[in-house]
Amino acid sequence: MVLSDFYNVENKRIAVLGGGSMATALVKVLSENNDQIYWWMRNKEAIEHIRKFGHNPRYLSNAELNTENITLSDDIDEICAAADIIILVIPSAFLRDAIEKTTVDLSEKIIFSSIKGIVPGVNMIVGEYLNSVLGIPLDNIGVIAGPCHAEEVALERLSYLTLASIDMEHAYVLGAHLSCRYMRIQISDDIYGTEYAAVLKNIYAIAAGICHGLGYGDNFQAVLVSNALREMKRFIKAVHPIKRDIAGSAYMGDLLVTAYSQFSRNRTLGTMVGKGYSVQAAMLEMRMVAEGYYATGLIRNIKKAYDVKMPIANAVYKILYEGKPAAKVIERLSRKFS
Ligand SMILES: NC(=O)c1ccc[n+]([C@@H]2O[C@H](COP(=O)([O-])OP(=O)(O)OC[C@H]3O[C@@H](n4cnc5c(N)ncnc54)[C@H](O)[C@@H]3O)[C@@H](O)[C@H]2O)c1
Ligand SMILES: O=P(O)(O)OC[C@H](O)CO
Repeated sequence: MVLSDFYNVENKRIAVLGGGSMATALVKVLSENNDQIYWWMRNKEAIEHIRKFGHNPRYLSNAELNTENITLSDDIDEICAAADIIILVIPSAFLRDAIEKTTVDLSEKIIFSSIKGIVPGVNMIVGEYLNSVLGIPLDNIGVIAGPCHAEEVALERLSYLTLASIDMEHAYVLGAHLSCRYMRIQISDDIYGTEYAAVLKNIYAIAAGICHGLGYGDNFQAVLVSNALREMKRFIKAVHPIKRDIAGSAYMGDLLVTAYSQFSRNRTLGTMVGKGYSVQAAMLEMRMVAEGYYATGLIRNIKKAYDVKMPIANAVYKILYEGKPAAKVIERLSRKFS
């Protein structure tokens, strides 16, 4: 179901936590649609710059922000306290450091995560971490899934977000605040499947980049991506077996955008590794965070509990974490494809 118009939805106070590209993109949409948006980021200079010039100097700097409607602060308590709905857009590696500092009681808030990664230390997707570590009721947790590159939101190119929550009322309410001329909203109740799909597609985008960097062509990429989709389906079915259409845009759509887009951080990381950069050099050169690198290391811990074959994720692990030669690993992987 696509929702392009919402009526009679109660105004909620919305906060965005994070200062990177996707946080900036969401704030752009929200501040165009709503009178007051609350935005937390760590960087004081960036805050000053945004207040003065209406642009984030470090990420998505071409996006114009309606500062009249934005309350910015580097005080996470101030921003969380002000909000009914909190959107998390902090890379998973840094989430705990930020959110565990807040003294605000989060259990009454509605929390949506746009993070596509696994929380280190606890080896959980964000929804599970919010529920079992921070004690947020499952009904108050939601997922913002793609396919949606922040860069295209900044360019106001028509994009779709899938909002997933068990209490679907929350997804409808946030959808009302996010829906606009260039942003359409789809609603789902699959909070586990959409989140795991978002984590896995990053690993497969790294694989696509590695193959591209090694010189494999479109024919091979198509086979890689279709095998990746089957691997994703197997894994999600094992972890949370409900009826879902894996060809939906939050699953296959997000895999396609990240595996093929020029904007993809994860594909870019893979391409550099395929071309011969060390992982460390590639990560240093990219100013952005490729979540798939961390997920490749952490998904193995989650996978142990399930009997699922994941040859592509294993191959990426061998290349990124064991330093195995990419050309050899991919050649072996290619023999497993059908
Ligand atoms: N970029 C997109 O198009 C997009 C789309 C959907 C979801 N996401 C998700 O949003 C989350 C944020 O990604 P992004 O692409 O907006 O980030 P980004 O790569 O644009 O920016 C990196 C962010 O990480 C922060 N950061 C870097 N080092 C840090 C540290 N040591 N401690 C705390 N914070 C640090 C930076 O301040 C910045 O906010 C990720 O989970 C990503 O998967 C991104
Ligand atoms: O394509 P990436 O690797 O930049 O990831 C960004 C988003 O997850 C796309 O939906």
